[in-house]
Amino acid sequence: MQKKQHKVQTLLDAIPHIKKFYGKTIVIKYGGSAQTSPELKEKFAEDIVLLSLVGIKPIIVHGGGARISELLEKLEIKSEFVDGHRVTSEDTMRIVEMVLSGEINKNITSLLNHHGAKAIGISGKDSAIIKATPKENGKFGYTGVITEVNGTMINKLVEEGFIPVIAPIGDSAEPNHPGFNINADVAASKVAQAVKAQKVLFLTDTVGVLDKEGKLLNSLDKDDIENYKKDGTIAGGMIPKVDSCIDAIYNGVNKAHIIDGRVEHSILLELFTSDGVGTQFLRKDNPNNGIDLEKLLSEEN
Ligand SMILES: Nc1ncnc2c1ncn2[C@@H]1O[C@H](COP(=O)(O)OP(=O)(O)O)[C@@H](O)[C@H]1O
Ligand SMILES: CC(=O)N[C@@H](CCC(=O)OP(=O)(O)O)C(=O)O
Repeated sequence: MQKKQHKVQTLLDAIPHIKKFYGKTIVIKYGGSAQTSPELKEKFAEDIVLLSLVGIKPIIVHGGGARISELLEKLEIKSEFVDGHRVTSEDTMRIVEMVLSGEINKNITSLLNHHGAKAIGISGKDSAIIKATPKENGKFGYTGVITEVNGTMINKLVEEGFIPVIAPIGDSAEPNHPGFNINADVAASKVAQAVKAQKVLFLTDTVGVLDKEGKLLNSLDKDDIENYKKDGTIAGGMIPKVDSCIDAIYNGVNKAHIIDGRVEHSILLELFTSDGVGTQFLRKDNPNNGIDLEKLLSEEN
């Protein structure tokens, strides 16, 4: 009986938060390192379907770096990263596309559909929704930088009731080009900006951004992360993630969060509880003078 009452209370507590996000678009970056067990994937799908059912519009941008590296190792192709971004040779690009657009994109799409969603799997090449050019004049091979995201097209899918599941492959303006490998964190941030999302959530394999002592950093802005990058506190795969969070909040997205994808229902915990989870990225200067409007509104409700 007590357990049931607790469940009802949890639902009641979530209502103001659900109201706050009703009709809003949330971009969720589903990192490769959060796609570990079948059970976690099921919980992820349940959360996404629940968001749709309560009138929130989710868009998924997925990674799969670990799976790419695993396959490259089997093929005896070396993986090389610079500041968390993969250097992509022509052979690597073939594997990247096979893994991201083929295997992972279709697995996530099918999983969501089996849970009752209307998910549609696409890559940045489809309808050229993500246009890209070579990163630093080709220094990184087929690793790309995004020049444009067709947010109108993605929003059309959303308005039709679809959940877009997007693989971070960039389209080239050149014919017969293999396309570009885009870091999924960067793709998620640019997609969030283009569709004018309310929030972007990055699901990964840590509780959030940690300091040198391993303590969770609850809230970060631009200056903080520059210092942490300089002294090596933030390194490897966390670099594109924090850069993407900052890029998002300085380009129209209200908030960005890095949350633990290894914890069941972490998306719901972040969106539907007052304290949230993980590390939040919020502009301290403006627009809200460091006031967390979302938190304030939910407390008022
Ligand atoms: N300051 C930090 N706090 C937390 N994780 C960090 C930090 N610096 C580097 N990392 C590393 O970044 C990893 C997450 O990035 P990555 O492996 O690319 O994940 P994803 O596949 O979700 O994009 C963590 O597992 C951790 O090893
Ligand atoms: C250029 C670049 O770094 N591309 C990434 C794309 C996949 C990715 O970002 O996956 P995660 O989010 O799981 O790390 C890569 O090749 O690994």
